[in-house]
Amino acid sequence: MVSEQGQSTKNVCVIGAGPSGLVAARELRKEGHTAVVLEQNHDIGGQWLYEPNVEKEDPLGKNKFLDVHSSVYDSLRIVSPREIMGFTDFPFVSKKNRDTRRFPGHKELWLYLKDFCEYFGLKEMIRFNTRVEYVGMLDYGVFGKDLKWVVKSKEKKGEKRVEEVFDAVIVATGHYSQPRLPSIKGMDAWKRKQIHSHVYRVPEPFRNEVVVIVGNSLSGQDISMEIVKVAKEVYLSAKSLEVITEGLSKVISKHRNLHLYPQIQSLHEDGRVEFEDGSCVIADTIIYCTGYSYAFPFLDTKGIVGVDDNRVGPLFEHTFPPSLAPFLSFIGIPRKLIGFPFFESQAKWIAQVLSGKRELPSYDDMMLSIKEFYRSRELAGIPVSDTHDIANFEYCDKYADYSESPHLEEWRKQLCLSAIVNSFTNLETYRDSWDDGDDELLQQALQSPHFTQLGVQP
Ligand SMILES: Cc1cc2nc3c(=O)[nH]c(=O)nc-3n(C[C@H](O)[C@H](O)[C@H](O)COP(=O)(O)OP(=O)(O)OC[C@H]3O[C@@H](n4cnc5c(N)ncnc54)[C@H](O)[C@@H]3O)c2cc1C
Repeated sequence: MVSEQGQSTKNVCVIGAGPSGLVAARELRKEGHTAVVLEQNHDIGGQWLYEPNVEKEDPLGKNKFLDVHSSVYDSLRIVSPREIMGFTDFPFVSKKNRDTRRFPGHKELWLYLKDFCEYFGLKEMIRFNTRVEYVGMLDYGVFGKDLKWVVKSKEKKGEKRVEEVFDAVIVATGHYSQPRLPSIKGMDAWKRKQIHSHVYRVPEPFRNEVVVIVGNSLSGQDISMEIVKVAKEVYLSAKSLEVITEGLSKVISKHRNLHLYPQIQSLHEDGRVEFEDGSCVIADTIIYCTGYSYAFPFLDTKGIVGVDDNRVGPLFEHTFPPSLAPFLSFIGIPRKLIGFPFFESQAKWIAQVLSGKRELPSYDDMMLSIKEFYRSRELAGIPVSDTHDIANFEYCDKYADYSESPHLEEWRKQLCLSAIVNSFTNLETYRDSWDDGDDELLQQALQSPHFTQLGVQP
């Protein structure tokens, strides 16, 4: 189809109504496309739609399609100040009678997304309780020519199935749901409780227990800090004992029953957990805070796009598989970037490429760029499994350039860095005690056009 402005408009299916899918819907509509968002849950929000009932979920998340999407636990508060989180034209301001903290709890972010959805009238574009079970190619032409997509979905609780055809599909299904588990000798034989942090919600079930927590990244630290208040003993098993932050060291020295241990060597039927240094404890529960895997159980690209050692590829700029571009794309694959504004730039870029406003490089150039990226990561000693870990603001700016959008504001970058540094030194308190030096940054933020001139106030 061609719009009145002479642009090509497409019939697009967006999978997922989390932050990425919502902003994709908005940008597609802005660009003149027809879009439908298919969402398996009863409401918007993705990870931020808290689900306290996890009883039906496999505790280690081994099922192909998970029952529960959100991995958010009850006490979770965001890790960066709210000022940097919002979409570029919709600031995440604090509202009366809501959680006004600078690092609010998860519900506040969900409410922000609800406000976003309502303000931009996105709800009518979303079909809820609809799980996508299959996405495949109808006609596979050369370099995407004449390519169409078949999308098969099923009512989550009913039996109704729908099959539809789209010009393009955008995958916005997130990647913090499918547990990533280590391979430990004796894991299957260990008969006590083993769960992944995906199903951790509250500390109470672990009262008076001896708990081993595997992994000391964000979730491992957060969960240790709250379980230690009710458990008998907590053993935090870290990959490396050398790279422990000052903040975590302070927490460990404060709690008599929190101990830092090396990696687990083996698990034994009698409940013993043996660590790499030869020490042993008898534990009641093991909680794996070992991260998540990229998984697209619905996607059939005849082997063109795959996940190998947690690398999704080949994807040009983590977004377009060259031979299917622009008719298949992914939003939100990179990790460790300032999320929402980044999803927004990606969504703008995809919508504009689909309408023909922007051009992608040739297939050969995209493939070359991917190979060069892989090579540079290899030379830097970055493991394949960390392919999408991009802790680099320039990356956000690059995506903004692709859609000719403004770069991330300097105050956003500085506030983000400042929060990271604070969390390294004051893990338990950084969300509530903001350094004086940061107040200045904050003033810059609040006086920036993002907060003052855009006129869009939630
Ligand atoms: C514990 C935890 C803490 C976090 N803390 C922060 C933080 O402080 N700050 C931050 O910026 N980010 C944080 N994140 C990252 C968070 O994932 C992102 O903020 C954001 O939610 C990603 O948005 P998304 O839309 O890409 O994916 P998601 O939010 O995961 O949304 C994906 C959507 O796709 C839907 N879906 C999946 N499969 C299907 C299917 N087959 N059919 C139909 N629908 C489907 C899901 O139901 C969901 O609604 C955290 C994540 C976790 C797990």
